[in-house]
Amino acid sequence: MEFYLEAIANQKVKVNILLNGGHNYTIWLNTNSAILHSLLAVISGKPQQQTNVATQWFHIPLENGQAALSFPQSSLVGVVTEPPLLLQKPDTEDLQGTNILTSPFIQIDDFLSEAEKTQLINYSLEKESVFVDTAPLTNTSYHPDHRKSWVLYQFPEISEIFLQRLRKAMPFVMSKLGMELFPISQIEVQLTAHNDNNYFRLHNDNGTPETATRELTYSYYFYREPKPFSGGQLIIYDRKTLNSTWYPSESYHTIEPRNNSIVFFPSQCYHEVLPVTCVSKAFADSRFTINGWVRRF
Ligand SMILES: O=C(O)CCC(=O)C(=O)O
Ligand SMILES: [Fe+2]
Repeated sequence: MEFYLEAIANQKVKVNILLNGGHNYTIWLNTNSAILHSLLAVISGKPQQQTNVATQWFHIPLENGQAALSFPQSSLVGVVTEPPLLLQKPDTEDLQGTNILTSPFIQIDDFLSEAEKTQLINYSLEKESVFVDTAPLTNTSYHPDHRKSWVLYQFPEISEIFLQRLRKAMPFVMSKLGMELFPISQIEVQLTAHNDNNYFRLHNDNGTPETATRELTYSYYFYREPKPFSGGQLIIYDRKTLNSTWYPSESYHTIEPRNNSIVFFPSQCYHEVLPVTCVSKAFADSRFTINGWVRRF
């Protein structure tokens, strides 16, 4: 049977290598990395070289080749990957649609008035010095480049009015998304800025115990005209299930961050923000959002 790795093309994957004796090591590998394929091949019982497995060794370069993790194939007990990867090609039946779920989303144009949008831009520019780097929250030493952007968590002058608008839109949005209305415990809100070469790699918004009650993600886009940046599209991947677990599918939807528009989608859907190109590099020319999550009880 042919070995098959199901994943988003050329995506970085967090790989926890479990070895005999309870040892484990976490490394980051690309989905197209030969080492990742060999690890998974060994785990799935299909070593790529048909030689004596016990005498084969892994030598995995670490820290740009300054160090290496070496162990015999025979001591490899398991591999935990994030996002999940499928080891074997599902049955053809599985691929033929029944378990692929199109991710619903809705983008509403002209969400605020022109005057309100301008007020938001002016407000964001005044607050430039209190925006903080998102990296310490989301990036780890193993994955230093998961996210690059700037965020403001407190902006009470704006957020209350914005949340009122959001609550008003909820019944319409939920029905368009085909989601059941649910009792709302909290709506999180933040103001972000993506400048030159800023991005947010593949993730979903409710995959940890702290975020598990997030049901709905929203992102409102605003910026100066003429549009001072390119890129920064939001990519929402369709979903598929295998053994009751959600995986990102290969198919996806591209959302242009249109000025004064807002997008909503279920928080469990995998998504990413493509890199922004902002030639001036001026904060004022950023791709701004008010975005956040609606939580159930
Ligand atoms: O900026 C966007 O379009 C989406 C941001 C996002 O995915 C997040 O903050 O979790
Ligand atoms: Fe997100």
